[in-house]
Amino acid sequence: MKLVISADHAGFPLKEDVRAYLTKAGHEIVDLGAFNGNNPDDYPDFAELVGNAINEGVAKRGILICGSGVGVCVAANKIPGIRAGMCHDTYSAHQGVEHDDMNVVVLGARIIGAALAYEVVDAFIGAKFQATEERFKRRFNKVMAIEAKYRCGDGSTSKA
Ligand SMILES: O=C(CO)[C@H](O)[C@H](O)[C@H](O)COP(=O)(O)O
Repeated sequence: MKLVISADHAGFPLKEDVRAYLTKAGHEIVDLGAFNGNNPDDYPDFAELVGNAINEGVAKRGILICGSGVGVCVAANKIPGIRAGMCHDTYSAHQGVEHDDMNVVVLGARIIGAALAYEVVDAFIGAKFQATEERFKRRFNKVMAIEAKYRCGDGSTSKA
């Protein structure tokens, strides 16, 4: 699978591990930075890079990593079309796709180690949205309706 990946300074070490793991497994990984962990950079910048890349069709799915996972998850979900979920277990990683069509999996590098992160991204990549299940489609459509209702002229979903 082709995926985009990005992380701030706190997520950088785990991003390097996950990128190497997925590349070795045969996936095509587009790395949007950070390219070192030495600068105290800002997680929203990387969330926006991944969101825009998905919306531009660079890849259908992405991986975002920061220290806790919270910051990039909150930021990515402000972008219309992005359905990001923070997953530190394999059940959430596949169910988030199967039930909710999650297109970005988020990891906290200060929360989980590389071995579990590999299992989480494998579960995410291996899952498919169960669009034939009426209840999942119905709920997905309600999420999309909320996004459309609060979408602003500048493309954001926040009216604040
Ligand atoms: O965890 C995060 C946000 O939820 C991000 O990694 C932040 O950048 C984190 O706050 C980094 O903290 P630091 O003290 O600036 O390294």
